[in-house]
Amino acid sequence: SVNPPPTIITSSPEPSTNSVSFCNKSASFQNNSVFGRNLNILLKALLNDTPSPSEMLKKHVQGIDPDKAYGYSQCFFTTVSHGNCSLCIERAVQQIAVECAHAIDVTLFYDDCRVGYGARDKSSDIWEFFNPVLMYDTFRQNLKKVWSMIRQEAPLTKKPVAFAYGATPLDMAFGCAQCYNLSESDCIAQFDGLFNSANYTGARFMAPDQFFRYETSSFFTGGVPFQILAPAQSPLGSMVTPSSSIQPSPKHSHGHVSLLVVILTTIIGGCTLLLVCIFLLLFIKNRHPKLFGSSKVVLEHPSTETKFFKGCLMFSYEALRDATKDFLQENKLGQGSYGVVYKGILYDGSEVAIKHLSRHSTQGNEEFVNEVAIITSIQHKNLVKLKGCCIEGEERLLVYEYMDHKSLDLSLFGTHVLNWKTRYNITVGIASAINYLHEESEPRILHRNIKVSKILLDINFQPKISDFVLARLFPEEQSFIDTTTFLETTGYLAPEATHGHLTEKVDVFSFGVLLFEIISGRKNQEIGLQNETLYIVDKAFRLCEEGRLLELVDPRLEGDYPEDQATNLINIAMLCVQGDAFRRPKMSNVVAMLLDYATIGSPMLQNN
Ligand SMILES: Nc1ncnc2c1ncn2[C@@H]1O[C@H](COP(=O)(O)OP(=O)(O)OP(=O)(O)O)[C@@H](O)[C@H]1O
Repeated sequence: SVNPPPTIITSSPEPSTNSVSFCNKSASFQNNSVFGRNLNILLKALLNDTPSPSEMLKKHVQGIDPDKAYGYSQCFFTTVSHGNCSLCIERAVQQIAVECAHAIDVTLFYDDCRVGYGARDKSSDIWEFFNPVLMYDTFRQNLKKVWSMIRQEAPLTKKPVAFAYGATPLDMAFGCAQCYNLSESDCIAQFDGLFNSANYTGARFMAPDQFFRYETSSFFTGGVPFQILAPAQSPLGSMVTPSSSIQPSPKHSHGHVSLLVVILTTIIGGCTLLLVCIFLLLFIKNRHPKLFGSSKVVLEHPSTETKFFKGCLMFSYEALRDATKDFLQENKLGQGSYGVVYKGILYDGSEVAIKHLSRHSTQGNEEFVNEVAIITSIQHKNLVKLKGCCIEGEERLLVYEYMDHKSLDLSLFGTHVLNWKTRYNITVGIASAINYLHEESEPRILHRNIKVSKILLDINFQPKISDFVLARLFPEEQSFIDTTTFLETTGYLAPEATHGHLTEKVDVFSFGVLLFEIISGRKNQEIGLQNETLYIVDKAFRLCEEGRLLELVDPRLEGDYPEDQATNLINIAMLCVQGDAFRRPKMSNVVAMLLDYATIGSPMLQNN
C-alpha cells in the first residue's frame, strides 16, 4: 500500500532524440510515381493530425490500389506530453526522409513515438525493445513491486501510469504503462505475460492498444511523472517514513494542533525524502554515468522471433547451438586465432558462418554489443556482412553471412585454376573494401590481418574481406601481438609493425603481398624453395631488376592474361610492399591505379 505517493522528476522534460529506423530498401519507389505522390500526401496528413492522449495512434490511407499508401503515427503518452508528441512525429518524418528515402516499407522509432508507412497497413505491428543487459535479482524484485502497481492501476484507468521502486537508487526500477482499447482482463493477461518473460534491465512493448516500458533510470520526458513507491526497509533510515505512519490517525488525535503537526511532519518528511532522493540520484549519476546513460535498445520485430540491437540481430546461444547441431565437428569450417568457425543453418533456413570466440575481450557486455552494432552499420559490397552476435555469460559469438567458396586460399592454391579475369576482379574488390575501411567508413578501421584466408568468395567469386569486426573488438595490445606474430610467420607483416608502429600502411603492405599471391597463384612463403625464391616479395624484386617481371604470373594460366594488366598489377604490388611505409601508396591511390593504368608510378627496385 502506498499513500501518499510522492512524485519525482529526474530528467528534463525534453523530447528524446534517440531514434532507430527500419527501412526495407528491397522495395523502392520513385518520387514522381503514383505511390510516391500518395505517400507525400499521407505524410502531410500524419503531420497535421497527430495523436492525442485519448487515442494514441492515428492511421491514414491515401490513394487506391495498387498504389495505396498506408501510414500511422503513435505517441507513447506515458513518457511524452501532448505538445511534444507532435514534435516527435515531425522529427520522425524528417528523419525518415534522410534515412529511408525511397523505401516503401518503413518504421521509425523515437523514444516517445513511432511512425510507419508502407503498401500495407502496418499499424497493428507489435514491437519490443530490450536493453541487452540481463536482469539481476534485486532489480527483478524491485520491478515486481512496480509491476504490481501497474497491473493494479493501468487496466482500470486506461490512463498512463508510472511507478518507481528501489531501496537504493542504484537498483531502482522505473516502469510505466498504458492500456487503451483493451478489456481489463486482456490488459492484465498481457502484463502478466510480459512480466513473466522479462529478462533484461530495460524493455518496452509497443502495440496499437498497449504500451509499457521499464528501465534502471528515470526516462520522464513530459508524460506522467513517476510515483516513487515507499521502500519497506530503507538505507536512508528515518529519512524515509513508511507510508502507513504518516497517516493522521483519529484514535490518537489531539485536536487540530496534533493534526497540523502530523500534516507538517508529513510535508517536511516528504520534501526531505524528495530532496534526498534527488541528491542521491544526482550523486550516483555523476559517479556512475553508465547506470544512467541513455538506454541502448534491442528490438524485436513483430514477424520473427529475432531480437535486434540497433539493426543488429542478437541471437541466443541456444539458437546458435541448434544452428550448428551443437557445434558439431562436421560443421566446422576452420579454426583461426580468435576461435572456431562453424557453418550453421538458422531457423529461417538461411546459411551462416558462426565464429565462436575463444578469447574474451576486456569489454563489458554492453560495450561489446555497442561495438558490434557500430560495425553492423558499416556496409560495403566487398566486406563480409556481420549478421549479428550472441552474448551469454562468457560466451561470445559472431554470426556472418555464409560464403559459398570459403576463403581465397582454397581457390587460389587448390587444384582448380582461377582465371585471370576473376583474379583481377577479386583484386579490385579487395582494394576498394580496404580503401572503404581506411578512408570512408565511420569509424575508420585498420584491418591489421589482411591475408589470403581473410578473403572469402561468394557463389559468384565476388571477394569479401572478413574479420574487420575483430580489428575493432580486439584492439588491445594482446591481440596485436598475437596477430602480428602470426602475420610475421606468414610474411604479411610490414617491417615497421614489428616495432608496434601501426598505421594504414601496414594494411597496404599486406595487400601488396596478397596481390603477389593472386598474380602468381603461389603462397608468399613456399617452404622448400631456394632462399631467393622462398619469399614471393624477394622473388618479385629480383625478377623486376632482371626485367623478367611477367615470369611472376601463375604459369598454370598458360599465358592466358592481358600482359599490360598483369604488369600493372605487379607494379602496384611492388609499390605496396616497399620497406619505407611513406613510399607506399594510400589505398585510394591503389584503387585509382588499378582502374587507370596511366596514373601508376614507377615501382621501386629496392625492398628496403
Ligand atoms: N563467412 C564465412 N563463410 C564461409 N567460410 C568461412 C567464413 N568465415 C570463415 N570461414 C572459413 O573458416 C576458416 C577460419 O577462419 P578464421 O577467420 O577464423 O581464421 P583464419 O583466417 O584462417 O586465421 P586467423 O583468424 O588466425 O588469422 C577460414 O579459412 C574460412 O575457410
